[in-house]
Amino acid sequence: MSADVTSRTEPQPAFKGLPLGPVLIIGTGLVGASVGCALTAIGEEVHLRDRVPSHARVAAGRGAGQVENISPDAVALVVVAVPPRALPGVLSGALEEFPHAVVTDVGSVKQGVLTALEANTAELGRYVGSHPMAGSHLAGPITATADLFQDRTWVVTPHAAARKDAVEAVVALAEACGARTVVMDSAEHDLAVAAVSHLPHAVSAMVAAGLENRPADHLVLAGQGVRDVTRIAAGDPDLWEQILTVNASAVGRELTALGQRLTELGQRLADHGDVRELLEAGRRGTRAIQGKHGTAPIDYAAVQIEIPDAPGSLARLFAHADELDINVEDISIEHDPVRQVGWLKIHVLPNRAEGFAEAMRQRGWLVV
Ligand SMILES: NC(=O)c1ccc[n+]([C@@H]2O[C@H](COP(=O)([O-])OP(=O)(O)OC[C@H]3O[C@@H](n4cnc5c(N)ncnc54)[C@H](O)[C@@H]3O)[C@@H](O)[C@H]2O)c1
Ligand SMILES: O=C(O)C(=O)C[C@]1(C(=O)O)C=C[C@@H](O)C=C1
Repeated sequence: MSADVTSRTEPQPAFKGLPLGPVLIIGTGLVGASVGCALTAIGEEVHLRDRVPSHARVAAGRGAGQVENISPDAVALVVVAVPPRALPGVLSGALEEFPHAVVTDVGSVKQGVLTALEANTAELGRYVGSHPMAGSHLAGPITATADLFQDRTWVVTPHAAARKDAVEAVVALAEACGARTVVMDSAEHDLAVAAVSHLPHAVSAMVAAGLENRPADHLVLAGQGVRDVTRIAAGDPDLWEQILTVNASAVGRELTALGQRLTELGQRLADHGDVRELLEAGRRGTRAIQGKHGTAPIDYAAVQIEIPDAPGSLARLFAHADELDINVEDISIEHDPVRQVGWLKIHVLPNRAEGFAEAMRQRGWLVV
């Protein structure tokens, strides 16, 4: 790690350094097009390029920028958002084609890309890797949104030869997209995401794989628990095959450790041993995760409200929450399998929950 690479987790000041661009985004799927939408929304000039031209056109249609070419000399920042195995080639091509640009990528694994570039690229000072910790199980430009990175963590991974202004430009990019930056070296980043992103995906996929051949009368009992655990398993297997393979050794270590915990649980169940101790450790793990905006974890209180499956219900409910000056910290929704209603869980500060529930009842909502 170079001397000035430090972990920054405190809130960052609002981005003030417009314009960042002209910006060129290469790879206009979910992440690339979302970056384009976020930057275009604040007035940046954004150009879009994709191996599949229709993806760039769809991204442009969603407000991510323009497909018209730009002179290579004019490009100030290139954001590469292609799948992990394509990154080294596209990045070294971009460093060559755009001689004055800072070049970054948003790939989910960082060290292998840097190692490949170090071997093949003479001028690495203008490259600084990064990784927004926000995404979805959906793919492609049609799923892009301007607020994907709002209040989320965006890791910036400088290396020893990175130019200071290049690091600053990538931090500015993340902040312009509404994210909170954490600066970390690539190898450490890969260890961290193996635990907090890649292992969860692998586990989610393997739990979901076990559902495939279950009888339908078992699956009809599926409630929010199994949906929460398996949501990310719906992610694109082509993308995740690359992410897991490129970070295979760190993910492998996490899988081994998880396997030991699962074996221990199975053993204790068989021996009528202390299972609660392992579940307590699990609960402590959920509380170890930082809260929104990188703050200490808060145990929000959930107020559960029935909403009719009808147009305008959600908008009406949020309008009432707004009238009551309730800050909605998080929401989740569960659909009633039988009736045409949903159950919306609104997470609020614990000291506001009771008053909020009562005031919503008075406005005619069914609150549990
Ligand atoms: N999906 C997520 O949740 C998420 C979150 C953070 C970072 N990432 C990373 O962002 C990158 C993009 O992921 P995504 O989810 O946007 O995928 P995506 O499939 O939605 O988009 C990828 C785009 O790259 C294009 N592409 C592929 N190879 C190309 C090439 N050689 N040149 C130009 N374009 C090319 C594809 O046509 C596609 O439009 C990946 O490296 C991924 O690891 C993904
Ligand atoms: O929200 C999701 O669906 C995600 O899986 C996003 C997620 C993550 O693990 O947090 C997935 C992979 C990316 O590299 C970054 C973000």
